[in-house]
Amino acid sequence: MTFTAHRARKRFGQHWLIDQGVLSRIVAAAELEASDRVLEVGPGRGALSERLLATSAAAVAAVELDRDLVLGLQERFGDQPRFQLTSGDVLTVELPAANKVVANIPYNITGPLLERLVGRLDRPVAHPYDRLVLLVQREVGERIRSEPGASAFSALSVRMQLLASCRSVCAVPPRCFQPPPQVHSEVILLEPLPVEQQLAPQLARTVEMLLKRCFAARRKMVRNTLSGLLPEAELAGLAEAAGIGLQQRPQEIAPAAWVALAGSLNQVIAAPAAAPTHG
Ligand SMILES: C[S@@+](CC[C@H](N)C(=O)[O-])C[C@H]1O[C@@H](n2cnc3c(N)ncnc32)[C@H](O)[C@@H]1O
Repeated sequence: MTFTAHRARKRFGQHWLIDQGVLSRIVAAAELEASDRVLEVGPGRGALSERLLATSAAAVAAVELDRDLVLGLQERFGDQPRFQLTSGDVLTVELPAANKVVANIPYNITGPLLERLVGRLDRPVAHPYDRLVLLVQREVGERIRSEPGASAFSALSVRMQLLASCRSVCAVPPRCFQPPPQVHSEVILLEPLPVEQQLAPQLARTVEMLLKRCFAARRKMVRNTLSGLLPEAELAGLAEAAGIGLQQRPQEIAPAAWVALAGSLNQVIAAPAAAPTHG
């Protein structure tokens, strides 16, 4: 099937990016050099692939789920040795080797895709990418990069900001796509932390436990959601040392403070109870 005969499929989240200015912003944010190998998720009809191939990058390795588009992409770029195409689901295929990711992603797989490409606090990726430039739904972009105190600040903000430096590249309104989606979008830039700066596994597990407990009831004070972990006076002491007040709500607490609290909780929990003294 040629691209002209192909109708955009909703179930694959197909919205073609047609705004040349946004395509340029995405490619510029990737800062591609001759040594870079780019993973492109969902090349679609190849608008972004073409722009990536026009850079000096060593390779553009694309993964596309829609078999009809795979045929069209082979026709369009098959004669370019720097273009490598994998047909399949990006969530399950063996990912081609790459050090950067550039993608206008299908919004319906945002969560699992971020988990696969950036990892989870308690399951970080073994070889983090140097950078990821992703076109995501605006609300997701806001949640990823927002700061403590903002209404969009969530457990996702804490998790992502402990895994990567996160910032916005540009806003992308629906008219930049064909067909236009119902929602606004945003290009975000993620620069994952190197392995040596990732949280140690036990610390990561405790941060996860705290986030799950506290953000499950995001309007409650952490005094209530954390009660039961330790006697309140002891908890207040640890929280204060971490820069947290027990009257705070979870969305007011910075990523570093969650880590500090998790670290001291681990110490208290791991410390053997003081031996009784005999007179
Ligand atoms: C929003 S479109 C972007 C297309 C193109 N990159 C562009 O900017 O015009 C998302 C693309 O991801 C593909 N896709 C959807 N789910 C996928 C999956 N699980 N694995 C790989 N590709 C997928 C769709 O077929 C579509 O081509």
